[in-house]
Amino acid sequence: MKDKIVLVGFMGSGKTTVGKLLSKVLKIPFVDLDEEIVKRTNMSIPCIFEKFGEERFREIERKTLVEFLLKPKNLVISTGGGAPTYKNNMELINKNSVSVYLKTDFEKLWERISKDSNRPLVRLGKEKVRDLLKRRLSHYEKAKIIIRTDELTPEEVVKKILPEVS
Ligand SMILES: Nc1ncnc2c1ncn2[C@@H]1O[C@H](COP(=O)(O)OP(=O)(O)O)[C@@H](O)[C@H]1O
Ligand SMILES: O=C(O)C1=C[C@@H](OP(=O)(O)O)[C@@H](O)[C@H](O)C1
Ligand SMILES: [Mg+2]
Repeated sequence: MKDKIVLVGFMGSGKTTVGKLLSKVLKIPFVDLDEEIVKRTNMSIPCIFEKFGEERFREIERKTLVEFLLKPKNLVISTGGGAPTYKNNMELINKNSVSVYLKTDFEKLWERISKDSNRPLVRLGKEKVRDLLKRRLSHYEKAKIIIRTDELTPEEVVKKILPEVS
């Protein structure tokens, strides 16, 4: 396994959950960009959005993403759902890793995220979040590997990814 693996996809698609499992199976370190940002700022994601706004969050997210993409070591990186859509982040991801898009049906995503207060964008409401996904699809679909995750457990998603990255 020569490259970093970067998981992309909408909120609730399983990037954090699957990323952790995948890193364990591959025995390489795991980085969750959101968790990294919370650690560095000592603030929750909703708090960053509230205090500094989404643009500032995207800049912090981009800086953290680039730092880990350029590290000279194998990593599994789980991005936040908006990372691939900001500036040329998706191009950088594809240049420096094997990108994997966890593609999931919106209704299933909404079921998973709608009650989770840790995602500020959920407050936009179901129809606006559905539109957000539609607007982002073209970015996610630039990933080198696309895995349909509907009806799969996180473990089954990992099993689908492994042959594609080995
Ligand atoms: N394949 C899956 N099947 C069922 N539930 C899942 C699956 N992947 C993730 N989940 C659940 O969905 C929620 C969001 O998962 P998470 O890994 O945080 O997604 P993301 O990081 O893409 O936002 C969590 O409660 C997680 O347990
Ligand atoms: O889709 C987005 O813009 C976001 C997704 C979140 O990460 P997850 O995709 O892990 O929920 C987090 O980065 C923030 O709430 C913004
Ligand atoms: Mg996540």
